Amino acid sequence: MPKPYRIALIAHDLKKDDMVAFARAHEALLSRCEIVSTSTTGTLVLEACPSLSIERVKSGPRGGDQQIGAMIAEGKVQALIFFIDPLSPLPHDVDIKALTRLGTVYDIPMALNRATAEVLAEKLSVEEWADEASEQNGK
Ligand SMILES: O=C(CO)COP(=O)(O)O
Repeated sequence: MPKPYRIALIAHDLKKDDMVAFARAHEALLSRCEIVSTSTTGTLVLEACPSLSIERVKSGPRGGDQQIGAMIAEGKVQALIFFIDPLSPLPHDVDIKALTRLGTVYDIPMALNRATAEVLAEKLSVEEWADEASEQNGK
């Protein structure tokens, strides 16, 4: 895992419990990354995982998705974990589409549900383990 590795964590309201559970399960890994979050998601994750340091931008409907999209375009976010609610109409649907579009344009790992986020976390853990091993071997 290249350092600093900055991950964006975002969840819609009906998926926030899932995001909190994901963050709790991977707190050790996430604490070694820089985290950026939309406002409400970041606040809930921080309450559950006080060891994390989380930069919080605006709430999604107030421009937070666009702020994180801009970070992706500037190369400041290396992975997006965004638990989307596919069953509710949301007022900022265009912002959500713009954000996931930029994740595709800039070809960053982008997990839009818990199952994919678990695969990504596993991959990052293995990469980090490999980094540590090569550091210990002086490589
Ligand atoms: O709406 C969001 C993403 O589209 C998330 O915003 P909050 O984390 O502030 O709820």
